[in-house]
Amino acid sequence: MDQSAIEVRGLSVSYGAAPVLVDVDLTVPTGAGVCITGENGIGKSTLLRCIASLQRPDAGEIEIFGGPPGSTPEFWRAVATTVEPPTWYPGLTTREHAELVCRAHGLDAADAGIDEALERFGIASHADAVPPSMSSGQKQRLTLALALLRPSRLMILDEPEQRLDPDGRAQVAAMLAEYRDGGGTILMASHDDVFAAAAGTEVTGMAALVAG
Ligand SMILES: Nc1ncnc2c1ncn2[C@@H]1O[C@H](COP(=O)(O)OP(=O)(O)OP(=O)(O)O)[C@@H](O)[C@H]1O
Repeated sequence: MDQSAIEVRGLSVSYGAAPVLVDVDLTVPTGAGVCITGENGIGKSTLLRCIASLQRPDAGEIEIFGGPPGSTPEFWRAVATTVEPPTWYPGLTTREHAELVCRAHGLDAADAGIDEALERFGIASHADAVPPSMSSGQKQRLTLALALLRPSRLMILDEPEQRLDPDGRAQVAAMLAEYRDGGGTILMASHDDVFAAAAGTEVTGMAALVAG
């Protein structure tokens, strides 16, 4: 049997006295796509941050491809995430950010398809601009382009459709569906069921994750 990409058991998180996640279970098989939905403040981002190792839970266990999240370079080679907003390097252009990401992941920047990726994400005309000069939707497109350019086995995305116009949503959803067709696993949170379906992910309400 294939190892799960994500196994979460009995996860609990409180902020002060306020419990946000209580005994949450989640399994995402390798190659699957799961989209978590639920009202504002129900704890989707908190769950994704814990799974991406960006937040320590109060209780519970998390395994990513059979190992603890965040503890090894292998984890970060396998996992691409946009759960935390990116930091832009001062003075580097959009294309230079893409080249940096490719080189950091052992890709030859000349062969990695950077121009095609910027074209597909509709930001080719901003290739020589610095990201802070771009609109919030253009920056979101760049963030997702960088996540998809680098090799990964698992993507963890928090509301990737945010700030995208309808064409952008459709393009990003199609690229996420392609990522899955290529064997990638996706865990995301979204408020857009149409986007989630177009990305080839199965929608699961947060409430269904509480161990019963
Ligand atoms: N750092 C924090 N300190 C205190 N409370 C927090 C913190 N982060 C989140 N919360 C609270 O935890 C709850 C869950 O927040 P979270 O961001 O995980 O929800 P969400 O489901 O992702 O919401 P949204 O749909 O609005 O993005 C909210 O009530 C929020 O106010």
